[in-house]
Amino acid sequence: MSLVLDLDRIAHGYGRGPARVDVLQGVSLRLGAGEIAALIGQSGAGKSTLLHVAGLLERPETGRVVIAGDDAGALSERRRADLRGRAIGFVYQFHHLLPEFSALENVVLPQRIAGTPRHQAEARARHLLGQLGLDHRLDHRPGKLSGGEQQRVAIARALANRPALLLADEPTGNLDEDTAAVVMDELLSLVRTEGLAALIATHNRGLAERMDRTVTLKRGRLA
Ligand SMILES: Nc1ncnc2c1ncn2[C@@H]1O[C@H](COP(=O)(O)OP(=O)(O)OP(=O)(O)O)[C@@H](O)[C@H]1O
Repeated sequence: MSLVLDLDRIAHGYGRGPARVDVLQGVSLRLGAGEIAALIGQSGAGKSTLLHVAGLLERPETGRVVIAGDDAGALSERRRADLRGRAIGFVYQFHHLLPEFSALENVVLPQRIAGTPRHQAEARARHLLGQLGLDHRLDHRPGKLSGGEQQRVAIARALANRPALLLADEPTGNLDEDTAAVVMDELLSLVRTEGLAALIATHNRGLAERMDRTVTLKRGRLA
């Protein structure tokens, strides 16, 4: 199994002096291709911080982040951004889709930016949106889609450039319980067929149980 995410003794916090908050205090985590882990922990435990560090959005104060064999600590900001764009897909609690573009275009665009020819990008977008049951919504703008449909488009967009790693922060946190379960199952099934590694933060233990493993952040460490 090839290692996609390798976090080694990550420590990270915010502020200085009396305002100092130590959030991550020696977090190590390895995820291989095809492996899906649920990230749980109380509010404020540091789940988003860990996802930001793993997603190369934030440099940890200490520790090593290796993504698909690339040691991110050794890279310039520009190369980190390249690696992030190439290897990592993100899904957030709110979709952050471009309101002026159709569902299809929202999934085509990141591929065009990465240099994929239009016909290829469109075929990939149609395939992903089709897998998520959105064949009949390709031309709709996000504002004309339901919350569940918007999140499905956000999922397709995150996977569009075939990342090795998917990071998701409460990807169904904004949906009602039934829709959340359906969308999460679709997300997991796509992640499995595409063979990615995924780290998915959720407050919902029922959803966490659908994944291969659960890692819990507690007092700055993973249990
Ligand atoms: N930019 C920042 N500056 C200062 N403190 C921060 C910053 N970002 C996060 N924190 C603090 O770090 C701690 C962890 O926050 P984080 O958002 O990672 O937790 P979380 O587990 O994702 O919480 P939630 O489940 O509520 O989203 C919190 O105490 C928070 O207040």
